[in-house]
Amino acid sequence: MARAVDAIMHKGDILIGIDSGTSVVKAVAFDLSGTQIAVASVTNAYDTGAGGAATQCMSRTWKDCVTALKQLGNLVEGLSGRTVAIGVTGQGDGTWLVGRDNVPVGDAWLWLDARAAPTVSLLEGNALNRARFEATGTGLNTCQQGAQLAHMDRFDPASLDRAEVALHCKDWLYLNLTGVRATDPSEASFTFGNFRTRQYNDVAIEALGLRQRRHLLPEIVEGTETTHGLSDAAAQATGLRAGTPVSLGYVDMVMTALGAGVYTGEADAACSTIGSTGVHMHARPAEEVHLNAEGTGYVIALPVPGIVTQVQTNMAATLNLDWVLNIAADVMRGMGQDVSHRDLVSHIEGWLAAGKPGAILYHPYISEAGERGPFVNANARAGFTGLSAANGYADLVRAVAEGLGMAARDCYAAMGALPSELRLTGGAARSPALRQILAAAVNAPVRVSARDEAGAAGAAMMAAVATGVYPDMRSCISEWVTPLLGQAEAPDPGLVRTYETIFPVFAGLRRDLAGTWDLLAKLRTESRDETEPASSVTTGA
Ligand SMILES: Nc1ncnc2c1ncn2[C@@H]1O[C@H](COP(=O)(O)OP(=O)(O)O)[C@@H](O)[C@H]1O
Ligand SMILES: O=P(O)(O)OC[C@H](O)[C@H](O)CO
Repeated sequence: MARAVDAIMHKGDILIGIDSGTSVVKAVAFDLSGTQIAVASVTNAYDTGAGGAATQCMSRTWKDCVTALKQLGNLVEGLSGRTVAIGVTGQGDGTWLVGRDNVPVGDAWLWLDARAAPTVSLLEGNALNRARFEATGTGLNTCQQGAQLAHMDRFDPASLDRAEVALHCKDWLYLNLTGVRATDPSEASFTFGNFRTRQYNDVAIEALGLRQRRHLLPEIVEGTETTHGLSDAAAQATGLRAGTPVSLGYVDMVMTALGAGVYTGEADAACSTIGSTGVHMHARPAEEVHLNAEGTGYVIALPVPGIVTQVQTNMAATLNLDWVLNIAADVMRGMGQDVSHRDLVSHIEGWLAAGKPGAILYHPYISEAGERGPFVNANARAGFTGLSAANGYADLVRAVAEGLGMAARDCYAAMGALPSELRLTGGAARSPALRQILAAAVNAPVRVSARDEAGAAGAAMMAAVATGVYPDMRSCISEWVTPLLGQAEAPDPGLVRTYETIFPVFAGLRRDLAGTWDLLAKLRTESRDETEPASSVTTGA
């Protein structure tokens, strides 16, 4: 009843959340109380190339977003007239350079791009680096725009000279939707600013050697307070109403966590997203953040005054599972039997049940950009330890899943006490056996939100607060998030003991392996064929 009145007051009954992931762009319609009505999704693609390049065509990403919104229009009767507001989020980090007349300078560098590795090493030696970390709360890595801009400044200054503004993925979509060049407080502060003030910080910019490029950093817009209207051109392209308020969401990592329950009031509940990447986070007041001596992790603001998330993030989570599944698919394909990814995923539960717990160690650093949490090493690589002829394929799948559990524990251990409850989201949360592994690895009960599209929901929640559907984020959370949290699933005490025993071995071994990874990286560089062909990756739904 209350929401029916709201629908009249707000001249509509739908909020749209856009979530532009690395591989899929989604547009999701919600009613004003947060019930999901429809989802449209479009598969995006990115290219990989020499030296660890990972790039995405900016105009294609905008085109995919338009397609997703148009598809949503086909799914929801009268969408244009019913939409109260739109919120937009997207993959974080990376560098989306825009030049004159809002034309892209080239393809965007993604967070997966590893080319800035030598510049990260150089910047780590900068005398101001610790001060930069204490302001941003965020360790340097190759994913970040700060490191990538500094690398371009050294090796491709012409591209920066052509740029008028350096955006992130969601900012680029916001520009196309509204005509406004802006970024949000989360990416601005963890890359170039101070997480306490949510503003740019001179020392952080100086530590990155980017003082002379400061003009590239856009205005910071708080999307729960300020919206801009959908432009005529964007209205024409998407079929939505010109002037519809658009809210610039925070980076997808916190939008997903917000929608999945990272901040519902309980002090030491945490939230992990186990999707392509693994993101592990606690929400806490800014003054309670614990900055580690190694200078790793992220501090990412939440769209709640004074509250931030302390984050450690694995470069790859389910990408490891996909890798081990693809090995099986390749063998089968080679023998003339095609098998789909979906078929293989449906067998994961059986393999996890058949594999022996804690028998083999797996370090899940399968990304070509290495690892970033809780340690940063672009040379880190995955590996099994403890194999024997007695092990079969199910043991390998089990070991990979347990590796994700060990990596999650490694991340939480670096942020202080382990959480008392873990909220899970992302593809892996669909597996009961994987949930049990994660629960036992961090020795905490897990809860899964019934929210399907948590990232899009987080962005729509910001739009809801900005347009007065809710007076503040806390009241929006109490209706959109808390009621959707599922039952707590307690960890199995036997499995907890097994993982308590193997975690120190896992953590010790990844420390011991650092020298070996560096040596292997050196050998790879020496033997790399500089004419390495670029390849195109299309993933997702
Ligand atoms: N039922 C399942 N059991 C285990 N893993 C799953 C299951 N469903 C999906 N996954 C894993 O999650 C991945 C997709 O995760 P998702 O969160 O949808 O991806 P993204 O992070 O790209 O948005 C799949 O490729 C697979 O590895
Ligand atoms: O593309 P997804 O997995 O939705 O998001 C990626 C993150 O934003 C990235 O890991 C930030 O570095």
